[in-house]
Amino acid sequence: CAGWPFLPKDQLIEQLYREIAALKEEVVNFKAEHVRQLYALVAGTLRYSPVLEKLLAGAALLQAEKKLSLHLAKVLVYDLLFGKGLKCGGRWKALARRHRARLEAELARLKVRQKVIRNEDLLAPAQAGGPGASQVPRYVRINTLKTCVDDVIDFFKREGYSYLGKAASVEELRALSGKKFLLDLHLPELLVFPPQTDFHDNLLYTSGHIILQDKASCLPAFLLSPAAGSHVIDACAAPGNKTSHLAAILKNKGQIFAFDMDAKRLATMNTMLMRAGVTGFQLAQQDFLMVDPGDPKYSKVAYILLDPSCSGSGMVNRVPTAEAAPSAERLQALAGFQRKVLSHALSFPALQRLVYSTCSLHREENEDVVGAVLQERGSAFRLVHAFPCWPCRGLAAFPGAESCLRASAADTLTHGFFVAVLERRGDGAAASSSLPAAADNTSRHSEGTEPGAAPKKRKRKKQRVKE
Ligand SMILES: C[S@@+](CC[C@H](N)C(=O)[O-])C[C@H]1O[C@@H](n2cnc3c(N)ncnc32)[C@H](O)[C@@H]1O
Repeated sequence: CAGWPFLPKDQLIEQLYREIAALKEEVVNFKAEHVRQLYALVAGTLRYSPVLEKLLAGAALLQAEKKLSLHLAKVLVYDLLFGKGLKCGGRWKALARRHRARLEAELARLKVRQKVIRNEDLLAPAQAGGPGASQVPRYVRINTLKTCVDDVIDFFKREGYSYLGKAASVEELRALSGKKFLLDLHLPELLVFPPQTDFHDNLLYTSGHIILQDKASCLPAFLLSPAAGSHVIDACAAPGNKTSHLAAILKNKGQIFAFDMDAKRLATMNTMLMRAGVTGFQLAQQDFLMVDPGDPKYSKVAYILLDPSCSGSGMVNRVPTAEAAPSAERLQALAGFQRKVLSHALSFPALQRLVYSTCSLHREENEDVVGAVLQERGSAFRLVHAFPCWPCRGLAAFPGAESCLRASAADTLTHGFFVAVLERRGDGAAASSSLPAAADNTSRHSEGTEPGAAPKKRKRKKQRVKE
């Protein structure tokens, strides 16, 4: 389309509608400006689809413009009334402009009928992105490989934002509005801005000084907390936000082995890691299940971050599709894979600590996976009661499952997320004293639990992880 060079031909739009569900938040991390614009345009059109259908019917647009397809009409009207105000050009812009007054009048009538003032209020909760979606703040992780917290705070102050200091409660984050920002109350290198703040064109983002990453997705690397110099596996790594977080915690000292099956996502990841200044990593396009734990290359791997494919049902800004409610068969297949990959990860001989995470809300992919694998592994590993101050805990799927962490838009103002921290039992267990302050905070209050066993108090050992 003239003026919309990124918009494919009309017949592809329908296919895009179907495929958009696969585009998660990382899509916005792609360098290509057009991919971001396309995502925003199609995702916005989908959100407003039921409203757009009413407007099109009310204005009789398709009857007046016989050559206009329903899908393209929705995109045009979305951009005209709810988007950026028709960035396209050529005949489509002329067409939309011809009908502008009628469409605006229809929109006003619809608002009166539904007794609402804001466009957003025309959306049913599911189209608004699920409960709480519009409340999730913009989280900004400071990439300590390139900069520091104070410098980034100063930068945003110079950009006209007011810094309100460290938040004391989730309520404070919820109340954030306008050009104000806070330091997060749980995570030390995380800034919090009001929802919908967009920094994708900000210099700090394009230069890799900040990473736009949801707070819940910062938990896995933070809780794994590998000591500088360690060998770490990121088993399902692309597009790499957690890998770059791990590298920052390692201060680029040590070795990260990162695996993913998807070549395109790995290519994006490579670009992102370079931009973030990550060194000391090896990326492999490989099925992690085929990685040999007995390979001497991995003999020093003491930490594994496992963030496998999941239903994604916790993603609050994802486009509502059937995938938001996966079928029982799909859940079973996902859970089967997750159990297999977790069990495989626990078979690395020098492994001391593992973090398992998903962005799923389903117990089948979360507590049930962890419970089943712990049971299968006998007493070799225990579940750590990580981050005791975290307000939202695991569902009571087995005794001690509350040691896991959960996150949600309603409770933690984040995407829906699940995290479990597992540690090897016995003398070889990861010594808390070898962990940086962040994880030390976690394990100081930790108690081991396993399915079927009562939580036990753990003695802190003054033992270093052998590396
Ligand atoms: C939830 S995403 C990981 C997100 C990533 N940890 C991050 O924070 O950017 C899951 C990834 O697992 C990859 N994957 C799925 N099965 C895999 C397997 N058997 N081995 C390695 N990677 C796999 C997918 O390609 C996908 O990129």
